[in-house]
Amino acid sequence: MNGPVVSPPAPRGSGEPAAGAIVLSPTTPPADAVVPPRAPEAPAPGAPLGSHYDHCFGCGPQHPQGLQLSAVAGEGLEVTARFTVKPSHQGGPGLAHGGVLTTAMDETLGTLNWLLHTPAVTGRLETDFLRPVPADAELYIHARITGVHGRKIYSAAEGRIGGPDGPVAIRAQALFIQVKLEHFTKHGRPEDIKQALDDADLLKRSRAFEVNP
Ligand SMILES: CCCCCCCCCC(=O)SCCNC(=O)CCNC(=O)[C@H](O)C(C)(C)COP(=O)(O)OP(=O)(O)OC[C@H]1O[C@@H](n2cnc3c(N)ncnc32)[C@H](O)[C@@H]1OP(=O)(O)O
Repeated sequence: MNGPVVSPPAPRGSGEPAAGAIVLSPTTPPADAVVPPRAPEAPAPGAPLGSHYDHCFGCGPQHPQGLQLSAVAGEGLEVTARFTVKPSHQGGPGLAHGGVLTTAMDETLGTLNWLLHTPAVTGRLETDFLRPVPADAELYIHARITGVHGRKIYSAAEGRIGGPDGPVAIRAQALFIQVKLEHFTKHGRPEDIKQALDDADLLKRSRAFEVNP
């Protein structure tokens, strides 16, 4: 994972950290963050988490060019996920685009919030790209919550090529912020909000819109 960020020298009286001071990344949980228990409503370990929205670029089954990533609840506050790099996900020839890989990490980290049974959105996401990922390869992602502090949910993930024992290609740390239903209904395009709320799949609807922060 990322080490502490050492700040550059700052001018006196600027309010910035002193020269040489160690400044933790905003995605690193503070010392008084807690790792809470799974929510009672959380899917059981081994349960597929499904898609929170059919048209999601990360997990939606109706998004033909999307990642169609599938995640499974792990033990504790952990999930695993898989996605196969499609030809349409290329950046360099024959290689996954870094933004697509970052999306896979974002999506997987986002699914962790179901284990806390709370909606949350990405506030900050940091990624390290360690190894190129070829088209057609499967990326296997393991993600875990590292701490909760008020509305802030800290998490980290690692993506490996081919399976759980494959070489590490990408690492990420994130800060998610808990939000209420209004975050989506206020900011989202009305026709899409209506379509999601009209979804006959009650489980999907409850996961997407009826969880209580
Ligand atoms: C139904 C479930 C759906 C799940 C979808 C999952 C999809 C995958 C995940 C995503 O990609 S979500 C889409 C990408 N993210 C966004 O669109 C979020 C856009 N940003 C916002 O809407 C707001 O900035 C945000 C809700 C994140 C925060 O606004 P708020 O007004 O609610 O809170 P505020 O700004 O007061 O911040 C709360 C705390 O978080 C901190 N914070 C917020 N953003 C931060 C940031 N970027 N870096 C560091 N700290 C941050 C902030 O400093 C503060 O700390 P303190 O409590 O200590 O004062």
